[in-house]
Amino acid sequence: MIVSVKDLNFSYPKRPQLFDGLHWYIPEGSVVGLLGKNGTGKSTLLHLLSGLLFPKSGTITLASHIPRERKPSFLAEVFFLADDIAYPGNMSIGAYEKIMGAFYPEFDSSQFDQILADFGLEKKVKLKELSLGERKKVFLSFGLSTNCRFLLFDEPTNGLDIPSKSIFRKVVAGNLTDEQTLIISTHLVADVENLIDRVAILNNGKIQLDADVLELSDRWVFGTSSNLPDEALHTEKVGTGYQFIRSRKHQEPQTPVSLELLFNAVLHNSINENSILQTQNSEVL
Ligand SMILES: Nc1ncnc2c1ncn2[C@@H]1O[C@H](COP(=O)(O)OP(=O)(O)OP(=O)(O)O)[C@@H](O)[C@H]1O
Repeated sequence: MIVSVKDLNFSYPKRPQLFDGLHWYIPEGSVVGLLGKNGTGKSTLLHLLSGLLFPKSGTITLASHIPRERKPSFLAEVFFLADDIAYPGNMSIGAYEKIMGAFYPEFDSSQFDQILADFGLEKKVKLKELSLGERKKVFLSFGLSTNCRFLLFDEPTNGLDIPSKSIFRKVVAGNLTDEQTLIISTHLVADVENLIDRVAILNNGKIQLDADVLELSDRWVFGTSSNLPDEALHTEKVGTGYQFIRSRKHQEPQTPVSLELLFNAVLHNSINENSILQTQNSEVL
């Protein structure tokens, strides 16, 4: 696994335990959605992965790197898009690129131009003259253009309007290679639908569900029904009917994974890692 988090414990000084024996493993080339409610620690976990915070105990490795060591070889391979980036306001986008791009050996200036153009931005504008959402687009474009092996995006769609969110999905999908691993933390689950290939749900100090999205749609049906469905793992009343998750029968058509329904199911404990194992076992029997 390219990212490995073993038995991670962490708390802020004088605060209750935030992570309590957290395990998380990510295969190379994944685009992972890290989902969790406000305050569950998504942002903290990304800070730990990038070495900006240190575990109380446990180990974190990204390839052969130990983030807390912050070695230059690691810093050249990781880009962390924080939720609140400090930026030199008087600098133009172009000047920012010249200075910051030098830290990333694989930075591609023409790729940066292209992504900025996709977002409708021009390089000559000063960072302080941009709106919050526009600045977010600049740093997103910059992050993708670093071509770092590890990209950690904390709430990247915060501040983006609806059209920009679909451009975001398009530029992310179009600017990644199989060697790159992207982790996107968000509480806005719909924003990463059709973009991620793995989903990790953080709750109560642990990764409560970690799964491949294709595997989920292979095992479960995410549907709606006017009646309360039999044998559902999870149901939610919506309008005059129900949304549900249930096991997929042999040769039944696959349905797209509803991240929102999955997220609620995990939070309500209707679904957990064991549910996946049970579905797997019942197929074997
Ligand atoms: N510097 C800090 N000192 C003390 N406590 C902190 C600090 N930063 C975050 N916390 C606390 O740690 C918990 C997790 O915060 P974190 O920002 O990681 O959550 P999050 O899942 O990213 O939330 P959100 O979705 O609102 O961004 C919260 O209870 C928060 O109050």
